[in-house]
Amino acid sequence: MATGNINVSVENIFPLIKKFLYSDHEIFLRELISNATDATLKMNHLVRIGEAKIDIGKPKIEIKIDKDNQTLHIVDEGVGMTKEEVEKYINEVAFSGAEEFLEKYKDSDSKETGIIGHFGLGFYSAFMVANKVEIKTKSWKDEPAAKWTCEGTTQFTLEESDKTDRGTEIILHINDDEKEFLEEHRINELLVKYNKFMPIPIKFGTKEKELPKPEDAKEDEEPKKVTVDNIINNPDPAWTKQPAELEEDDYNSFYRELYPTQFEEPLFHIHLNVDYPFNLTGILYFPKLTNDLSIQKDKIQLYQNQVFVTDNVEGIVPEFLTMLKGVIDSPDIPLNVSRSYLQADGAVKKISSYITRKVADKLNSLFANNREDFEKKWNDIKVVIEYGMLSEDKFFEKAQKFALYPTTSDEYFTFEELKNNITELQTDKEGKLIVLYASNKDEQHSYIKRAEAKGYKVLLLNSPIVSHLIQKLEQENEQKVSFVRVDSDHVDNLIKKETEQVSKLSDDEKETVKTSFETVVPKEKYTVQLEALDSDTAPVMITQPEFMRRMKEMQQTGGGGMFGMGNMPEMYNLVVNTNNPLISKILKAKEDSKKEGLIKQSLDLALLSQNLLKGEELTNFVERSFKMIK
Ligand SMILES: Nc1ncnc2c1ncn2[C@@H]1O[C@H](COP(=O)(O)OP(=O)(O)OP(=O)(O)O)[C@@H](O)[C@H]1O
Repeated sequence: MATGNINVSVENIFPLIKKFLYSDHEIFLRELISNATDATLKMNHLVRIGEAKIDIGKPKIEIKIDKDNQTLHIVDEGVGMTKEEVEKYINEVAFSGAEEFLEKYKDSDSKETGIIGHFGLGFYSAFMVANKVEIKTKSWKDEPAAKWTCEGTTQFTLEESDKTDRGTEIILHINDDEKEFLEEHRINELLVKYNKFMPIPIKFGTKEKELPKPEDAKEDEEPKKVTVDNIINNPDPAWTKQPAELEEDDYNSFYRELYPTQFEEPLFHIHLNVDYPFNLTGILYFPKLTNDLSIQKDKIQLYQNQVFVTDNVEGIVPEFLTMLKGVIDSPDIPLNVSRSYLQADGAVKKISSYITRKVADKLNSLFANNREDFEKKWNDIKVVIEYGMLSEDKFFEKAQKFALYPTTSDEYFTFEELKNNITELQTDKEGKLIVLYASNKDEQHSYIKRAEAKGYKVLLLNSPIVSHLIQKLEQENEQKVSFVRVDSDHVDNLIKKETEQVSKLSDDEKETVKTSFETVVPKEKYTVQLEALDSDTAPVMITQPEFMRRMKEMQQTGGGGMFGMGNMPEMYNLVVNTNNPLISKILKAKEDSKKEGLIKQSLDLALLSQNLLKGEELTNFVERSFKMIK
């Protein structure tokens, strides 16, 4: 048996890099521009610390397409490389010059340089789109320029070059089947996607710029035009600045820069800025949200040192905040790992809880500083907050201070305020606090009115996840609080008090009424329930028990509830008020047909008051009613 070391050499991994390093071929440009940026930042750094005593001016990076020669050029004015450096940094794949640079200058603030490369493989992504790559490079040091050429094999040539100006030019001879990368619009699209906020100006062609008209210019005089560099990026995006340097307007215009097709202003922003124990900057915006949660996700852009990485921040930003917009920039997020690993990563966990905390703090200060304004915005932001309260316990705790519970008459309470306000009237005989709520002001109108007439407060809770939130609030309050929807029972039964109304009907009579109703109304849909209510209260009402309805809703919005509930048929209670004179009339009606007519009519009226009478039943009701008044 033979043993030995498997030799992972350039030869073995080169074809792999070419094929599989990045599934997305387009990222080659991002990688090469990142290298050019690093080289320029290194140059700036060497000048800043006095190691290079040269005038570098304002270095930029240029991208050029040469259609005739089928080449794409990436030109920088960075540190460049000597022949030895090309040998070392380019030929030794997976040896990262960036890493070495950071190591060498670690005592001189090199973290501040914002260098991007880590893995020493980025350059080779060029071979995903090019069959031949040339590097022409001249180091800032006084040494001859070098030219490296490679045709995608392990063979390369390295010679002296006639390049005279400092920096590096990468020339890609684009493959026949990657010709799209010779199209101006395609390159422009990539530059906007990945490089829009990179720290060194990137030139892509030129553009015409109108000069301001001179004071004495005639009305119809055409403004003079000059040709200027077309710089595709904003090297100083708002998130790289200190909050103190920025006005509200700056945040709003940066929002428009991020989402040029979005016309609505954001509601407010949160500036993230932390450098210990991890590095993270960014600006998050609360957009106006609608109830359709799915379409609003994935709007946060993730950057690393101003290079766009992805707009899928799953695992990095807590789920409930993926509905926000904005940018996050952190060099500390390991992106070369799977998403599930990412979620288990310590640094990422810290980042995620930092973001949660910052969002909670901001909401709290908005609430504390201008409650009126916060109340106005509540409808637009509640989904995020309620979703956060459900999914993150820490956020739930913090949200106690600013989560609002609006009533149907537009009062806004915190939960604590609500409890204090309703304790007196809405405590039931068992000492439980009953919080009444409605989900739709129009559909539940009559129930809301009846509850309000008793002095009860009715909350208006209409976000899609409200049934889950209610469940959570009940749990957190150790079942001393119960949420009951106004239409889940007759108003006298919503909050059960000691006093019970006496029924005008005897037990036998009640039994007769019950049987009469049960023979007329479909059993599978209604449970007949006799109640002794006020005589001027409606004779017949339709209610849907809180428990059944909530379980069904929870099932529909995912999670919670009992298995299968969502598919159960609708079940209602048919509350018959034995004290209403109409019920006595039904009881005393001699003919069965008359009895049946009265029962049907009152059932339909009850259904109608809740907008539940539809189709054939509605047609029959209208016909029957016309007959009655003929
Ligand atoms: N435009 C350039 N100017 C100067 N040096 C460069 C340039 N491009 C590449 N290099 C050198 O080659 C090295 C290897 O580049 P490569 O892109 O493969 O890796 P990296 O940038 O270190 O890491 P990453 O894989 O994360 O991009 C760089 O670290 C740098 O030293």
